[in-house]
Order: sequence, then C-alpha cells, then structure tokens
Amino acid sequence: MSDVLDLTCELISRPSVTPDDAGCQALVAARLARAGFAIESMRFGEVDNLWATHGQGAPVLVLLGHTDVVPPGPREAWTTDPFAPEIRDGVLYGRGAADMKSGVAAFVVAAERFVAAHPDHAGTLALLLTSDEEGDAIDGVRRVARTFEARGTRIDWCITGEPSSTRTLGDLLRVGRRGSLSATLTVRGVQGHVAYPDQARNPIHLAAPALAELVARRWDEGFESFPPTSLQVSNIAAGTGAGNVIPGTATVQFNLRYTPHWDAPRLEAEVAALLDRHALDYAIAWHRSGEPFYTPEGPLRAAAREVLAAFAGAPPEESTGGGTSDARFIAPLGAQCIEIGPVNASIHQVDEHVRVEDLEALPELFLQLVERLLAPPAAA
Ligand SMILES: N[C@@H](CCC[C@H](NC(=O)CCC(=O)O)C(=O)O)C(=O)O
Ligand SMILES: [Zn+2]
Ligand SMILES: [Zn+2]
Repeated sequence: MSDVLDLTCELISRPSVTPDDAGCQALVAARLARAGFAIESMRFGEVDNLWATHGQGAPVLVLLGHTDVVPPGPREAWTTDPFAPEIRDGVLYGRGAADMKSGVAAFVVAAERFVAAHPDHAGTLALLLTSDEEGDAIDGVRRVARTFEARGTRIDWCITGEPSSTRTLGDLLRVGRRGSLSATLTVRGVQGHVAYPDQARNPIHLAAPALAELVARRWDEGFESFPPTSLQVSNIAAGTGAGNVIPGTATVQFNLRYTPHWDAPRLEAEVAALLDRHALDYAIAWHRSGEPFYTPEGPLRAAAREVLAAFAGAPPEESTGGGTSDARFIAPLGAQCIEIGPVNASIHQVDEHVRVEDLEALPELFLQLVERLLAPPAAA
C-alpha cells in the first residue's frame, strides 16, 4: 500500500462525524512533528483545529482542510461499512474518501516530502485542519481566523483540498466561491376552521405571493466567472396535523447564493423590503455563512493552472461554482485562495469513493505546486 493510501485508510477508519475529530488530527500532528513542523492544537468548544508550520516569515502558504465528515446515514444503504475503508476494482470506498480525507492525507504526504527535499525553503508552509467544516462552522476555521487576526498572523496563499474535480483529477480549479446566506422566516396569521376562512388569516396564502416574487427575482447577471445570484426555498412547514385547520403560522427556510455584487446586510435589507411590501406580519432569523470571495489572476492561480494542465492534459476550467468552503474565512485575511482536489461526484453520498489512481497522484500534484511557490528553481 502506498503512503497516501495507507494514511487515507487510517483516517477513514476514525469515525469523525462532525464535529468529532476522532483522533484524526493527533495522527496527522504526530507525523508532521516528526517531519519538523511546529504543532499548535486549537480546541474551541467541541471542535479540534490543528495549525502546523514549517519555516518562517513570508510568503505564508496554507494547505487547508477538514477532518470531519457528514453522517453516513443508514449502514444498510452502504455496500460495506462506511468506516471500514475497502478497495474494490481500483476504487477506495468509505465516508470521507473524497470529502476530504484523501485531500488531507495528500497534504500530509506532500508536506513531508517537501520539507525533506527543501529544508531551507522560502517562507512558511502551514497546514490548517478543522473538525467543524461540515457542521455549524463556528468554532472551526471561522474562529481560528479571528485568532489569527488578533495575533497578526498573515497568510499570503491558501490551497483548500476540497474535492473540486468534476470528471478527471485536475479538470477544475476553484478560484472563488459565492456567498451564502440562510433565512428562517415565520409568517404569522390567525388559526381557524378551513370552512370559515373569513374568521382566520391563512399564513401560507399570505406568504405564497411573496415567496413567488423572491424566487422569480433576477438578482443580478452574474459577475466574471460567478453564476447569477439565486434564492432557493429549502423548506416550508405549517399545519396543525388536522386537515380542516388553517394554521396560525407558517415557517419557510431559504438560502441565497450570491455574487460579489451583494453582501449579506444588503440582501437582508432587500428581502425585508419585499416582505414589507407584501404587508406580512413576520419574524426572520438570518444565518450569514460567508461572503463571496474571488482570487483574480496572479502567481498562485497561474502556478495552479500550469500544474493542473500538466496532470490533466488540458488547462482546467476555472470556476467559482458549487457550495462555499472554509476558505471564506481565510480570504478576508487578505489571502489569495484556490481549491484543488479529487473528483467530487460521490461526496455526501452512500458508497462515497475516490479512484486509487487519483489518490496516489494527489501528493505529487500538491508537491509540485508547493515547490513552485516556496522553492522555485532560482531559490532551490
Ligand atoms: N454548514 C456550514 C457550511 C456549509 C458549507 C457547504 N459547502 C459545501 O457543501 C461544499 C460543496 C462544494 O464543494 O461545492 C455549503 O456550501 O453549504 C454553514 O452554514 O456555514
Ligand atoms: Zn469538504
Ligand atoms: Zn462536505
């Protein structure tokens, strides 16, 4: 078994369902300490975060990842135990195989090889891992970034190892992410008998036209490579349990994915103005997941494009699509952020998997990128 395959299997066999790290970071920390990294464990609440650094000063290059995984769901839905990694026909199966224990293992192997080959490299190579990416994302990288800000820790470049490829390893380079803003809207009406609607106020009927306007709205036309801003309703709940009762309240959840044309306060104000126009009696609670971020052309993006093109045989698509990532907390520190990782087709699914061939290529891909940034030929 190769080093990266072995480490990925070790990580998968630790059932680190968010926010439980289940010993993954201790395993990584022990290896990196042996390789000469300085280790700092940052536990906030029930979340483990690991900050490991080698070298000093600028530029600071961070490899960012998470050790937590989403719950596997019913065991019987899986072909084999999600926490007992198994290889079948050249494919490694297990929860976290793609998202993102393979990325974490590849970071570790690449970092070990890099410092062994370039002990006096330029600047600082750092690994930042959290066990709170899949969950609330409060005591993970969000909190670590606040600590860095207070301490004056600078970050120049950040590579997130999230599964980003679509069909073949390296076919997509993430150069930013949309913002994410969630709302829980409670519309108040008056409960009553469905046969006497004049004595009630139906909150579902009151909310429906406002929701129709919200989802139909063209918020913008997109921005550079960002898809247009969109609003999706994810849940509508009302009802007393009886079919002949108009409920007193209706609760609606929705989420906005938005371009850099917007920020959370302006979106919140727009939504409130629309709800007010519909004269709704409502309460709304917002959750600001993260503002959009974007890395324009520069040394990091150029280096990544060249390395990926060599691996995939063609230049990667450069995209800001998909969900958000923990880089949303690192970008505001002034860092350039990109994301590279294995094929994401099975993430969060039953029988999550990664091709062993891709996994074994990943450390070399990260190593080449780190070498270009911290040990270019002239400085090597
Ligand atoms: N629950 C957290 C963070 C949610 C982050 C999540 N990210 C992904 O699903 C990544 C998928 C991809 O790579 O495209 C999301 O975007 O919802 C919170 O609410 O802060
Ligand atoms: Zn992930
Ligand atoms: Zn995920």
